[in-house]
Amino acid sequence: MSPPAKILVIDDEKTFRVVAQAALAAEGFEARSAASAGEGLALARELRPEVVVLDRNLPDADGLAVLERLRADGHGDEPLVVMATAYGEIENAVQAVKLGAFDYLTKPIQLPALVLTVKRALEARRLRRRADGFSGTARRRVERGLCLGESAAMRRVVELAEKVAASPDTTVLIEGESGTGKELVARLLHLRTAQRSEAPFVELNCAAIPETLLEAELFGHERGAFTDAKRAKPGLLEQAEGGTVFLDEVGDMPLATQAKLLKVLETQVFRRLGGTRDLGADVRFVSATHRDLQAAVADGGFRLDLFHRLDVFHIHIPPLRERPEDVLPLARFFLAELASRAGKEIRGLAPETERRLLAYPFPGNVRELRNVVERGVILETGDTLSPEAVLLRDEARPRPDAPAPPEAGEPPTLEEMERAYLAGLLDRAKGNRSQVARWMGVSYPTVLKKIADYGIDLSRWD
Ligand SMILES: Nc1ncnc2c1ncn2[C@@H]1O[C@H](COP(=O)(O)OP(=O)(O)OP(=O)(O)O)[C@@H](O)[C@H]1O
Repeated sequence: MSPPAKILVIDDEKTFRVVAQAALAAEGFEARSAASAGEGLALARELRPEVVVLDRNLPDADGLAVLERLRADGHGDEPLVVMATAYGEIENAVQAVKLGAFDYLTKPIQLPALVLTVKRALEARRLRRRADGFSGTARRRVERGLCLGESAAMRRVVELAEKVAASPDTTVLIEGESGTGKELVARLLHLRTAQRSEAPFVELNCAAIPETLLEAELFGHERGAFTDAKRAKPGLLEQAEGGTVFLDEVGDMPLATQAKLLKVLETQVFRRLGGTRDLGADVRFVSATHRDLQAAVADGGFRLDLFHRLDVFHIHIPPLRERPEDVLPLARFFLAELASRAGKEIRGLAPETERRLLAYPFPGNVRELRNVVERGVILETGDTLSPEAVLLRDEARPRPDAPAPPEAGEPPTLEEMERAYLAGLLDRAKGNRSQVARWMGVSYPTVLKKIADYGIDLSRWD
């Protein structure tokens, strides 16, 4: 028989420690406890527990800092952390899960819920380890991560990608709004291109880096090419040899770099910065843009000749709101993936959840849908994804326990006025809570507490 699983409870409340330890021991676990962050971290190092139940508010540290420490100390074998948060601190709980906590429980904690969550964490840990054992190939990973949707529009996208896969030198331009899956389609195209799929797929985001760095990344540089170039470095074109170079946000590429890239496309050779040797570029270029490149050409921000070179084969990915048939299949796909990763059994979408997802326009496209489902999986405690767990931007979001809206003609209550005042200030400060605290003349923690109490959603200022 394997030794009992080790569970560590870190909480400054003595009664809770004693009761929790007893309940966990009754389940056959080796349960230990600590009253502070310092004591807890020391014990975790010695004990190497599988699961830690961690209080968010400890006398000597913030639970989130302890969470990070536990993960950093784990060296790949870190415990799963169940965060205990105060009632009304849902935002904190969600933040904890985003920082890597396995799940959270709201205080006062019911012992059956504690035991159940600890068991789920142990099961998830076991499954994760098994999954780590068979590290799949890149192909399997991408294809498992894909659910291209059932709409005619997405079937057409796949068809086009498969067609162009047969021509390994043809440049491809993928155009679509942010979050529609352009990178995913580029990866799929790479994997389906028999002559290139064994070679690397390298990505360069042209929007994220300044011009000189962009060129150094793409072409590489010789030693001494510029002040910081202490040694020679091959660029992405060399690293991708034989494979695919994915130029994301190509519409943001500076004009000078555009001229150099055009030359590579025309001659299939290039030089490192500061280099004198011609190097061959045997790669397929796939570019992506969320901007209208033709309009950029008309404005003089993008070269027409380069546009023609990049846009030999064009794939347009429509926004999610134009292919509503894809919303539910994608939502179910993400739910299955994310719930199993969280070790939760959430079998499907509640009918009201489906209705709300279908009514929402998803300005952030598939990425936003995935985030909505991810957050829902974190919040859901039942076996279907309920509408309460699914928060959509800019929807009116009364909290379940919030007072009913006043009858027409009735003056607003003081609470309602304060909520509206706080929301207005947050809007003005673009979500900056310390600014709001200064304006209101209260402390920062007070603002946080009020935001949680009133259930104000901060994501619109992200
Ligand atoms: N059809 C799909 N199936 C599964 N996941 C998808 C699909 N489309 C998009 N996604 C997911 O949505 C997110 C955004 O996709 P991706 O990064 O490919 O979009 P993008 O169009 O390149 O975005 P951006 O323009 O912002 O770079 C990723 O997490 C991706 O895995």
